[in-house]
Amino acid sequence: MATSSISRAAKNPINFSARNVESQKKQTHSRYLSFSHSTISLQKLSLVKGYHISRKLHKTAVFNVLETVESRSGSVSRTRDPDNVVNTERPTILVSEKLGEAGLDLLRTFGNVECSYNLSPEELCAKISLCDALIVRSGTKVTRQVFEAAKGRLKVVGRAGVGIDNVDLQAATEFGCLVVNAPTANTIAAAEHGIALLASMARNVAQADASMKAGKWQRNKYVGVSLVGKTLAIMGFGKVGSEVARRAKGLGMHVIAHDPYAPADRARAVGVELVSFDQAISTADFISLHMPLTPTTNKIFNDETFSKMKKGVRIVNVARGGVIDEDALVRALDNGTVAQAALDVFTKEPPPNDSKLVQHENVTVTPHLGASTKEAQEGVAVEIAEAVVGALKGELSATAVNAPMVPPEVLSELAPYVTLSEKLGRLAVQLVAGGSGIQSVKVVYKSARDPDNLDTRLLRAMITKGIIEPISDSHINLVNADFTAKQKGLRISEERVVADSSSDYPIDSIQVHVSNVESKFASALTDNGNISIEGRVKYGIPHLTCVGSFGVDVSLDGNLILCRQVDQPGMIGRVGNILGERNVNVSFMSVGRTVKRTKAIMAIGVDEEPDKDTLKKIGEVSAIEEFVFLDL
Ligand SMILES: NC(=O)c1ccc[n+]([C@@H]2O[C@H](COP(=O)([O-])OP(=O)(O)OC[C@H]3O[C@@H](n4cnc5c(N)ncnc54)[C@H](O)[C@@H]3O)[C@@H](O)[C@H]2O)c1
Ligand SMILES: O=C(O)[C@H](O)COP(=O)(O)O
Repeated sequence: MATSSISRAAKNPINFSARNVESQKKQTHSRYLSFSHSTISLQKLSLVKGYHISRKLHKTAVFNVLETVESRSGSVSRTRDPDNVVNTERPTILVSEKLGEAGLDLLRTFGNVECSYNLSPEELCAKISLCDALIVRSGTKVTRQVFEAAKGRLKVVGRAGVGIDNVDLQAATEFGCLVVNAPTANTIAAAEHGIALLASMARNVAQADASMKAGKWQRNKYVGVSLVGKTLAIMGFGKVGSEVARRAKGLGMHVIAHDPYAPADRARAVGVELVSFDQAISTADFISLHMPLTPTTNKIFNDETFSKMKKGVRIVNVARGGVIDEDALVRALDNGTVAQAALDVFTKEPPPNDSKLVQHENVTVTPHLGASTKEAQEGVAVEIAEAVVGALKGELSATAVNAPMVPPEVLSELAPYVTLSEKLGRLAVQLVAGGSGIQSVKVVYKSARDPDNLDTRLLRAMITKGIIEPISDSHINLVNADFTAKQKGLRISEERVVADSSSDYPIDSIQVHVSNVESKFASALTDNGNISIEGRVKYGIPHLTCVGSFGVDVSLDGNLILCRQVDQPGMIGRVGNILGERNVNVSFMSVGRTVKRTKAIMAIGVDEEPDKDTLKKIGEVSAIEEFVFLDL
């Protein structure tokens, strides 16, 4: 009665055996993947512009967030010819804007670095399919077209700076491309530039300088205003905003701030009062902008908000041009609502030559120089180079913009559960008849931890990966897991169950329940009709501990045969003999049963994949009622 499992296994649309052979034939370790610690299970060959590119999915202890790309050829070539960027084992990193030498040096130790500045959008799209990483500043627009043109090869976009409004994050996420930035190294430079603009605006430094160079001596015309005792409103009390606040207090200013997300204690520590938007703009003598450009902040300073400001207010913007409606600012300058503005950033950069704003005599301008100090540029270059190299190695980035940031200590603690999660996902999908049609999956984490201290996003992503990858050509990583699941109509819900134990381990067990599907191994179904499996980490190794209602205990490694049989003596020997006669090495066996001498489940780990004939022989053992072969 066990034949159905064999025929189902043979009909299984997931060709595991072919994949394994491929994997064994081509197994090589990438030179730049220092975190790989287990073997590669999936490889694909694709032809990119005449080069065969072997793409490997690495199972890393940490996280296989990125696919790596390696060419068949071992030769390393470095060239500036756009059509000949890649034929090398090392990743190719395209740097499209000027980056500090220290960062470039770091990148060069790891990959082939192509510096091509001032690329047109078309030139960027033409190059990008040959690149594994792209590093930009604010001048390169990384649009959806760029991700499309990358044809899946681009793994990471590094923004050498803070603002990521020039990168289409939604498109990056959809294409599974990680975006990282360098959020800290230019903070002080931007804050200093803000203070420089504030002071030079108040004392007409730029205008007076231009006037003198034009041969004039206009002491009366350029009488300024003092800063001391004036109220400065910081709009956006983040890294730059708080540094500007500190410095402005040093100049004797009264500093208030508006930031809907800033913690009050941070403001208190700097001696700054957090106030509402309206209160900030209506009471300030000076307003300094430090918020990001988002759909919410786009043109947040407009005719209406200017009209609420104190007459004669002075505005500094070193954040993003787009937060100001520039036409409205010209009107406010013309009617005296705004006495002066000092701007480092513009809606369109560079702004048109005839820009009324730039030409306005009460406006001081600089060409987006906030981050442009030698120190900041070297710092940013190193910060972004480290982030990009880390991402290409498969490490999770601390500065990921479109993926959850998982602190290293959490990551190392969760590493075995990451592997367990992927294996449970792979197992669950193989237990489904036909291997597809899964719509609803519930994951239950049993843990003694306070739910707030258990970040399961990584685990959910890996379960998603385990479920989706065997049945599609999607490559899942932490960036695109949720998006891809949604796109495929797969709903993954999570539940936390409190474990009684006060174990040191973060998680006691992980259960995966797949509802509303048929199983090719009926014993995997529980009474409520769900396919249910459970796994645990034991001594750092992932184990399968439950299938349906049957308890088992097998390490999740290699291949697995699950048999349901009448519980009687000699079964292990009989199946073991069949496998032994055909030179299939058994790595472990475990029997689980619900009631003595009725039904039992036998889980057999095998190093090699048994051929069809061997599986048929197992099916012919009279006491075996059903069985299934699973590739872990
Ligand atoms: N001119 C330059 O060269 C230069 C250099 C560095 C940073 N910047 C820009 O400065 C801005 C701030 O950079 P950062 O490093 O301080 O970033 P940050 O993320 O540390 O700070 C931004 C702050 O803005 C707040 N914010 C978000 N929405 C807001 C809103 N609607 N109203 C008020 N506050 C809001 C956030 O809560 C956050 O605290 C960014 O736009 C960045 O791109 C420009
Ligand atoms: O957001 C930033 O980091 C600054 O605007 C700096 O941009 P830049 O790298 O183009 O100078």
